[in-house]
Amino acid sequence: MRLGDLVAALDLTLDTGESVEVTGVTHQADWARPGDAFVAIRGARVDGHSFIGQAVERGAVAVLGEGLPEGMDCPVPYVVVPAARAALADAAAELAGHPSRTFPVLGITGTDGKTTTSCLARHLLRHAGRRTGLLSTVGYELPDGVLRQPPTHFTTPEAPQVQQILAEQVAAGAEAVVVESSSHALALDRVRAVDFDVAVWTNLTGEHLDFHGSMEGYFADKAKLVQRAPFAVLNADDPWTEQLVSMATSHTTYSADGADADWTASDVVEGPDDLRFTVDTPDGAAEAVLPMIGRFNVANALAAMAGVHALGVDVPTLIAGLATFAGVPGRMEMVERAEGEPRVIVDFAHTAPSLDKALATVRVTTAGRLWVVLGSAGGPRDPSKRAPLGEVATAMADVAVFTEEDHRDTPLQEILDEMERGAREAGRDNYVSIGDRREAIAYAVGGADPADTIVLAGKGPEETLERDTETIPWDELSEARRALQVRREALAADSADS
Ligand SMILES: CC(=O)N[C@H]1[C@@H](OP(=O)(O)OP(=O)(O)OC[C@H]2O[C@@H](n3ccc(=O)[nH]c3=O)[C@H](O)[C@@H]2O)O[C@H](CO)[C@@H](O)[C@@H]1O[C@H](C)C(=O)N[C@@H](C)C(=O)N[C@H](CCC(=O)O)C(=O)O
Ligand SMILES: Nc1ncnc2c1ncn2[C@@H]1O[C@H](COP(=O)(O)OP(=O)(O)OP(=O)(O)O)[C@@H](O)[C@H]1O
Repeated sequence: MRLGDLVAALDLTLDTGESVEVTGVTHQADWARPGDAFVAIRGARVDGHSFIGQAVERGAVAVLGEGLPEGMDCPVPYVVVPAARAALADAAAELAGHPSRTFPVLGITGTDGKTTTSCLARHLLRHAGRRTGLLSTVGYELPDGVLRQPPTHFTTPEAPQVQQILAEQVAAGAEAVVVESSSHALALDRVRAVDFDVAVWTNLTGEHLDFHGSMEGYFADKAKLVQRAPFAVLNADDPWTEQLVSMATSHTTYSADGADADWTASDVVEGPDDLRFTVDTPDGAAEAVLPMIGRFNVANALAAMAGVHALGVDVPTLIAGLATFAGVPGRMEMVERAEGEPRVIVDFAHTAPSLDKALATVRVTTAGRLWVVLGSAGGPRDPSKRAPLGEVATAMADVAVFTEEDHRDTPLQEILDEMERGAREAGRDNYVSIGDRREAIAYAVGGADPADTIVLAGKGPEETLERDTETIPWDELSEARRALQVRREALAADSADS
């Protein structure tokens, strides 16, 4: 596409370089390919303008930015844009041919439950016979169902990757795409040029406040999804929904907690390996079985059902689809165990509110003691989460084992101290800190009785553990299996001795 045409499509003007051919766009100089436009973003850490030389050396043919710094020359045409991230998103969509206009797009946001709800929605659409794609924390799937990993690990990558994945969905014949949209993505315009048809809201609790500044800022960023889509699915149990209702063009509501809503669940029975409930919908009532544990998954199921219903799938098909959902790796995932062994669950809860809900729901089907093994991330991650996690863990479990969880360059002891402080200040001492995560898991699994449940929280399906400056391979499920095996051997040795 000619630079002149690209600039005109973005409603901008150009001094020189009208006929330069642009074939792609990037914000990251060392990813630039010949023919790319480089968007120089003034970031929170560095100014992208300082990488113009590198981008041009790699073949960038134009630069878009909010203004060249004094005294800096640009060897290729420079286009002044009012907002660099918006320009990145708009240019990426233009160059990709606006793929999201080809199929309905279901966007999902919220603090907790985004990935589960996204995977559920993708499953329900496929069950209804729609060729469906997915972009989510777990990776992205074309309609063939094969999970692929984008080159960088994001819930929602930067706009050029989002648009490229959507273009791949078009090429693969997608008839619908589910896009999990993080608050960072909404704040940083990564999904600005995605044409959402339905926005699904799970909930909003305190997270990422270091980035968004305040709960109001966090809300405002997430609310963009609801403002952008013509139809919204809102959670009547979430206090922020009152404000969202006035921002939505049109909407439906759901409630798993007895609020007045269009989609509700009642008579919820939490079994050891499934959830059963009555769903009331605008099209009548039905009995649902969802092969997942975790009461909050009832809310996720309602959100997914209402979102997919808005795309034209009827209630009986939705109910039949729920019953065949295989779950989401690392989210309330049960580790296989032998008769007489404690139940071990791998879960991704890493905020105090989601941990609270995870432990409360597991407690319902635990006859013995409830254990939790958890840490809190360091590095650039929000430090204000740590004490509340310690408080919730000790309030909800019988024994809490504090350990490492991607502490990065933050001293691990600093994080453990904060978690312990949260517990102590709430008057509790039912915790122990064991820095090495493998040892912490072995301690809990080794100490548990057959009627006990151990929740391994926070790592879920992640494949690495970031320890100081090291990134080591990690697989929480294998660690759980290993700990069960060690327990088995220890018990066998004990009985041989006696
Ligand atoms: C907090 C956050 O999201 N930051 C994002 C933001 O970084 P920034 O503003 O600090 O950018 P910067 O490092 O100052 O760089 C400025 C510009 O120079 C460019 N640059 C920079 C260095 C270089 O060598 N070459 C170069 O071209 C950068 O691409 C950027 O365009 O813009 C960058 C690209 O423009 C993103 O890569 C970066 O994501 C960082 C790496 C990140 O870790 N983000 C996480 C927190 C995130 O987005 N997570 C959410 C999920 C959160 C959740 O729900 O758990 C997600 O969607 O994955
Ligand atoms: N609706 C919900 N409300 C509260 N907690 C939930 C809900 N759904 C899931 N959780 C908890 O949050 C954890 C993460 O779930 P999920 O991955 O679906 O959420 P997410 O919003 O995608 O999280 P993240 O953005 O951190 O990946 C689960 O393991 C579970 O413990």
